[in-house]
Amino acid sequence: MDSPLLRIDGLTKAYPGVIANDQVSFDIGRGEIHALLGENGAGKSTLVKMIYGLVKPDTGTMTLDDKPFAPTKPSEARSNGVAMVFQHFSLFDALSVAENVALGMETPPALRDLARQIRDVSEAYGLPLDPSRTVGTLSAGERQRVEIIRCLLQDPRLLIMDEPTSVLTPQEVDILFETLHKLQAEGTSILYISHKLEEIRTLCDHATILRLGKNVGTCTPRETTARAMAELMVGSSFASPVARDTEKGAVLLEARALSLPAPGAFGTPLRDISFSVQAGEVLGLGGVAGNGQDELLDTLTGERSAPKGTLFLKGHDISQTGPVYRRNEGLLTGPEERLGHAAAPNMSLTENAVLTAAQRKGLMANGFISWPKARSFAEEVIAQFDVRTPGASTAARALSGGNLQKFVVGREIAQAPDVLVLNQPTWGVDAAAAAFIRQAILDVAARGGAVVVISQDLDELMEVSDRFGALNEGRLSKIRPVAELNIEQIGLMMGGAEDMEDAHA
Ligand SMILES: Nc1ncnc2c1ncn2[C@@H]1O[C@H](COP(=O)(O)OP(=O)(O)OP(=O)(O)O)[C@@H](O)[C@H]1O
Repeated sequence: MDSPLLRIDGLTKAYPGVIANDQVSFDIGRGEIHALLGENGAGKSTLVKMIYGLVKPDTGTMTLDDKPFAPTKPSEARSNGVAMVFQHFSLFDALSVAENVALGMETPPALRDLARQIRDVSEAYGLPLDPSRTVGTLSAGERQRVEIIRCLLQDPRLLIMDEPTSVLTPQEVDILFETLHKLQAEGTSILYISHKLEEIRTLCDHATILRLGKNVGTCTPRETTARAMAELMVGSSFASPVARDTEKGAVLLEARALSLPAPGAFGTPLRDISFSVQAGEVLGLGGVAGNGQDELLDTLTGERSAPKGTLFLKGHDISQTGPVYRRNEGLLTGPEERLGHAAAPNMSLTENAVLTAAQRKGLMANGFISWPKARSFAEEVIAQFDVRTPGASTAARALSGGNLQKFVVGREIAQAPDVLVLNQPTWGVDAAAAAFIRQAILDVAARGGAVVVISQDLDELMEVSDRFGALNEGRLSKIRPVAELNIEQIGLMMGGAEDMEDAHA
């Protein structure tokens, strides 16, 4: 039998208070698509960072192509044929595709030659992309293609992908999987991190499961159910969210013909958006990223003000009020970007709790912060939402992505909002934690709150929403009860073509 492409042997990496990887060993075969699974904080990112030369293991070894492999920086990993597509893209909006690709290369060729190479790779692997386009005008899926093509130009033997489908439409996912199969057929190995277990079942040959930093088992995804994989990750079974049949009450949040110009050269204008959400109700807003979701959220939080008479909270015009006023009145929000927007990376969880909960939870007295109260509120969120961290004094940036997400969503829900607006509430969150967050959303509604969930995860929206609308180029489709919708209609609504469907009806 062929020796594996990469052998990982006893890798260990400890951070203060936590062993992120504990004696992890496994092999990645040649031409194999290998999934790396694990709940939030299990140690997946730490492991791939060691393979990519971003983090140095405390102990353990790696062998690539039968030779010792211990990269001390990413360029060393790249020159050995290891490439990585990160969850967050590092692209410059104002530059073209080709210019962005050139920036990531050690010795870039002339721009014209590079453009030709990009075209060739993009055709060969079925990833349509025009090298002269300005990156700021690209969709999230197209931006990801820039990153993938950047990797493919290096002719990688191992391609690492960290949650690549969270920004893609179902159609874009199909295109990506075709590309990955093509690479596999050419002998490239792929290490694939994802929380989307059904996708893993379609795509991956083998899976390694990490729990609390240890390799706790392997499985063949095609022969294992998604639920069984989730339970392997968690080490126990977990409950699926259940909606209560909630009595609907007064309209708590309403948008009336809300229009706003795009906030910058690459933003999306909001065009004539109207919706209302009642007490006890969850409104789901779907759509491909970049169709006005962030702009709508910023307008609802009060970070941008809206024209008079377009936004109402419990019947009062809040169009021109700021974030603090809205929070005090019971409208709480959770933006998509957890580091930087929802949480300050270098501040502790206690300090981050104060950022949005100071007034509502009475954490201030006479203009001073009460630190004991702030700490106990942060600890309450940590306990209630099972945030895995050594404690409330840990800096936000030291948490794994999913655990920080649980903290920022939990921080808002624990303040008992009257109206809760969340953008991508379970982004990067493992199956068990996602079920927990969705249940918490349903509980807010059951308590008489009104909830708006903006998400690209259609399954999520179908699970939690009473009614559904889709954003397309800053326009909101007609809003419909979820119980009446099928996936085809949702696709049409997301594409902005629902009228066509009406015409056929
Ligand atoms: N720079 C760091 N400093 C301190 N602790 C860290 C650091 N990076 C990671 N950790 C800790 O190591 C553990 C493993 O984190 P890691 O990011 O590898 O998990 P993950 O499986 O990728 O999680 P997720 O699915 O949430 O992204 C976590 O407990 C995390 O808090």
